[in-house]
Amino acid sequence: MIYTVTFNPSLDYIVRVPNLAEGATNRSEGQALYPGGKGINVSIMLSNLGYASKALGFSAGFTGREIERLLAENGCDAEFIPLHRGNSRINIKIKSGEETEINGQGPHIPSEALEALFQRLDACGPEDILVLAGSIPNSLPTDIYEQIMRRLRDRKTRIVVDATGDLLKNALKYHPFLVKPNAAELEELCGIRCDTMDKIKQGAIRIQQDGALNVLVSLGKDGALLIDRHGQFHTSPAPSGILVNSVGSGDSMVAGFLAGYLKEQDYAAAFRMGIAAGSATAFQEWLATKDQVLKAYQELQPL
Ligand SMILES: Nc1ncnc2c1ncn2[C@@H]1O[C@H](COP(=O)(O)OP(=O)(O)O)[C@@H](O)[C@H]1O
Ligand SMILES: O=P(O)(O)OC[C@H]1O[C@](O)(COP(=O)(O)O)[C@@H](O)[C@@H]1O
Repeated sequence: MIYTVTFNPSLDYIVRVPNLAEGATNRSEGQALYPGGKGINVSIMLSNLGYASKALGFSAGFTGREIERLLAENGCDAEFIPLHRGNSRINIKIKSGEETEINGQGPHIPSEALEALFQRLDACGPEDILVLAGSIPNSLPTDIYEQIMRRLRDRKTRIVVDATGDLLKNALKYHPFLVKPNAAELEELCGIRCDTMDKIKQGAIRIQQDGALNVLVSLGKDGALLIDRHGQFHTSPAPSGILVNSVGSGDSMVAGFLAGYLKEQDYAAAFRMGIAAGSATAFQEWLATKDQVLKAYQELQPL
């Protein structure tokens, strides 16, 4: 089974404002509300690609109930631990020429709820994949992913970590199967200015030396780079298309990589499926369908 964990689920409120003016009353041209949060998006995308997963996480208040309702509506199997205070966050994504995001802080997770998650994860075994993705409420310590990995270290579960800063850095020594920083996150992680392909390669090598098995660096419209666990580099530009909404592209890439890997047991195939899924989502209002991903896959340059 693939499990995803989202400590900080969200309702993503996408609002289109043609000419955003700071300090003025702006009127939107259109808006939409989607369930969000990195693990949740990975689960929905996996389901779109035909792979079952269980989305684990925490849910609070009316926003939490709406996230769960939207997940059920999208055929996503979710098992959230209820929090009895506060509300799951609403993340605001303003589309106005550029994309501007305001991601909220999540509600406090008390120790009993955390323990309930830990016990749920104790079921993980060697056949399972666990995706730990996204930010955490600021009341939790930044070694929380590390704590989970330490607890599961003898179980041979393949663990994917998609996070930023210390949350990711602390997890590397437990040898995550996959990490997926974007260029800015890679810079923060390895302290190298990643403004050329050579420097991005150097940065990825450093993250691998720190413990990650596969390092997939997403580069937005410029595609991606992977150094796989055998030390082989893979690079590809993104397929061309019109950017509609890039929210969820990184998460789609993680889901695509896993789907490609599970299908072919091959990192080149996983990489290509990752890029196709990421870009297909960037070209849609929301997460791409399987047909849209396969179309993007066919448009990738031949190996
Ligand atoms: N404007 C774009 N055009 C084409 N593909 C894109 C675009 N933005 C994102 N993607 C695709 O989605 C992947 C992940 O996007 P990226 O923005 O790098 O991730 P994140 O959202 O995690 O920062 C990219 O590697 C690329 O394949
Ligand atoms: O947990 P974080 O880091 O605040 O990120 C949460 C946000 O990222 C997303 O998961 C999208 O992430 P990507 O664009 O990287 O795929 C949104 O759905 C959500 O609002």
